[in-house]
Amino acid sequence: YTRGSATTRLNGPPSKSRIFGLLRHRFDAPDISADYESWAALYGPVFEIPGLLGAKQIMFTDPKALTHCYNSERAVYVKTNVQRIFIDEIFGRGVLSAEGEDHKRQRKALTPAFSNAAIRRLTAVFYDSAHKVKSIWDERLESKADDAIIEVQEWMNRTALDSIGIAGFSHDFRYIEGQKSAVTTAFEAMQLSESSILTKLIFMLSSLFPFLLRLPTQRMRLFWDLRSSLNVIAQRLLARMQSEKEAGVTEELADKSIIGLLMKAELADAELHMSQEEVVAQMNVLLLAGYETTSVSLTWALIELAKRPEAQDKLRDELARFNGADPTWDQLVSELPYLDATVLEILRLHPPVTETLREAIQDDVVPLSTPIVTRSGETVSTITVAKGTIISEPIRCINRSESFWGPDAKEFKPERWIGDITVPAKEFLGHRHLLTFHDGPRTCLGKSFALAEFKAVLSVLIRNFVFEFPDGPETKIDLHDGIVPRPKVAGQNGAKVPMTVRRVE
Ligand code: HEM
Repeated sequence: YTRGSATTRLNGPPSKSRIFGLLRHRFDAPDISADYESWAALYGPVFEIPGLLGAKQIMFTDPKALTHCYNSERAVYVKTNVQRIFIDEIFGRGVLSAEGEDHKRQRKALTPAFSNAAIRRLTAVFYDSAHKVKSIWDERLESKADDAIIEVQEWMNRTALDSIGIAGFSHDFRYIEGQKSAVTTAFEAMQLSESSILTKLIFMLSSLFPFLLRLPTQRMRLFWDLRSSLNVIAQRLLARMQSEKEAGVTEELADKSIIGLLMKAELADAELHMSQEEVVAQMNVLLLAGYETTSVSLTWALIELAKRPEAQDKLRDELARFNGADPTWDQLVSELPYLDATVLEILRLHPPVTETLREAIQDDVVPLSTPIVTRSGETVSTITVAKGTIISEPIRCINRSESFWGPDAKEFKPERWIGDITVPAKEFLGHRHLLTFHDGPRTCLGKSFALAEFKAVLSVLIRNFVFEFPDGPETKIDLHDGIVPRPKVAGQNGAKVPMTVRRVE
């Protein structure tokens, strides 16, 4: 935070504390995105929020302003110091925290490994994971009468971890089969522990005192454990690739995983060279960015579908066209409109990354779609953002905002995706007008990977099983703090979502 003397002073909610501003409220509110939405309605689509020690943060819900900010992420709006330290601490220095030329080079090296051709090949990995889960559930259902209570979030975790392990770096965690490892232990512990008051306080104060982020809190220790066990896997893979390279087995390097392709590209283009530390960091980034986001999205999909048997049936009818076969990647992409709509609707309502913060590294002028009235009463169509100002891109707020998506914005309605989007949200440029995958030069690299996995796994599960809540469709869902927020059935200890699962007759 800075005092932002040259930043245009905007209207916004009043401070609640001289020290924390509204920070505590932002941490403690049950759904801060809903507060952002009402503040935008009250103060205008661009407003200021009081932060630590009187500093102001600018909140953008204006389409033109957001497009401008996303597109200037390399030149002006970079991750904050706190974010960079935190990411480096848990992931290592990979593409997620690199900036400027470093980011450009790492991104260039990684991009071909996420091409359509690469994802088309990896789709088999996603189906494999889903079918393994199906067989295990089939067995469980056989030994029961005709249904069983299954905690689905755990299974989505297993599916997502095994998928990213194999597709990302040729490592089979065998989590679906129940194998434990240091990685799964660390992830599981994170799911049980709520973040403590201390953790929250550290986060709130960390913009002033970044060293706090290195304090050995319980949660930080979990992250470190995770990272050190990932390092072991990464080093093993690198050693294997190195020896294959020396033995001249280039075919092995060419196939399979994202990191495999990355290594191959590296061999062919010296300019893209990455240090071993960077390659290990990329693996950590893939695992953490690719695991939680997809497992949480899949869990939300099962939750929304368990609440709406008619949507579940519709999806099942659409999949029936394939006569029990798994749709190909091309079919997943373009021949299953209701599956596509369901996935988009989940990503709209439940974006795993709810908000991104950036810091301006130079003064900037931001254009607005809608003129706003400043604190001094002037009507303006651009605002000045001074160097050092923190801005927010509030993804969840915008995705659920009634002014952009209409009065039914908070409802799960896949139908809104059939045909063209005509609501004001069409002004946003991200993937299908959603900011869920970010936008601009730092847009999610794993988007096609995530969409293919999401659709492949969901199609196998819905084709074969019926999902219901034991206590009916009105079952209350709460949020649990993970690396990203996770759903849990109210009253459960930890991020658990037990469902009644039956085989499709
Ligand atoms: C539903 C699933 C996913 C969602 C919603 C999602 C969302 C995002 C978002 C919002 C960012 C920007 C974060 C920021 O800059 O602050 C991001 C970045 C990134 N994501 Fe994803 N992600 C998903 C899945 C994946 C998967 C499966 C992978 C890899 C296999 C992946 C790899 C990455 C990488 C490498 C970046 C960093 C890009 C950069 O900084 O240049 N993501 N993702």
